[in-house]
Amino acid sequence: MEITFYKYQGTGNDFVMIDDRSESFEVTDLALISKLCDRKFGVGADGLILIRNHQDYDFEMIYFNADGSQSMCGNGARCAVAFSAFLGIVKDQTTFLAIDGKHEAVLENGLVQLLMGEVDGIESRQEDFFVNTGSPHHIRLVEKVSDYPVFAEGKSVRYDASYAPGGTNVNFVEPIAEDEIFVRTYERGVEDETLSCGTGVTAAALVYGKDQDAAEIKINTLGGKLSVKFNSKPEGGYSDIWLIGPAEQVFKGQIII
Ligand SMILES: N[C@@H](CCC[C@H](N)C(=O)O)C(=O)O
Repeated sequence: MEITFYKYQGTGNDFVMIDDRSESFEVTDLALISKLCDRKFGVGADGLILIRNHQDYDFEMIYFNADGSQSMCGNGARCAVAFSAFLGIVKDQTTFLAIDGKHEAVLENGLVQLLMGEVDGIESRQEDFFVNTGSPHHIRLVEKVSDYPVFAEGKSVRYDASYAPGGTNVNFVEPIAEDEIFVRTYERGVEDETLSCGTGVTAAALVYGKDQDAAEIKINTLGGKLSVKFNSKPEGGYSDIWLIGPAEQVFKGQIII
């Protein structure tokens, strides 16, 4: 059996992308998903995304981490929007469904702007913070993030008993300017540092800009630049949270099973 796949990357967060409007991909085959994402034995990717039809939305994005677990993926969603435009399912704007609910997106000037779900608030955890942006994110502000032991510290926080059993993603954030940060992320489900994490940089931007009414934070990651815009709600929490950045198709191939 052969499955046509495409490979997409969004600031270096990379995904195997499959047009599964026929619903022929076996979503319970987690061994296949993790094999396809394996960088030695498969295509290699941080995650795998299926695009399916949905009666109430332009499409549904079904996202799997490299280990087969599921959560919301911000960069993956931006890539899924670009892929859906490539397939002719959408044009320059869309409303689609992901695991955390409805999202809107706009394609403009080569960038995908993704409306994230509203965030209720930011939890303080001693010196650090926790935010759920569709996926769970621990945020730690650090100096000199380029020298920070992201893998070792990230893994330790990811498996901290206080986050059991689901665990958390872990982001290390260096302030660069009043409206700019550098973010490095240890991702659960990949169990490694990735070059960029969309839900993670969104959480980091909320923590960094939390005291501003309306903010736009520029984000640097190892894989490129993103930006996050949001409004602080007077009653608490955050709305109109937009994650903005590039999403690129890098190749096409056939998976042979
Ligand atoms: N890379 C993603 C986040 C993917 C989900 C995460 N690993 C989790 O399991 O929570 C992004 O761009 O948001």
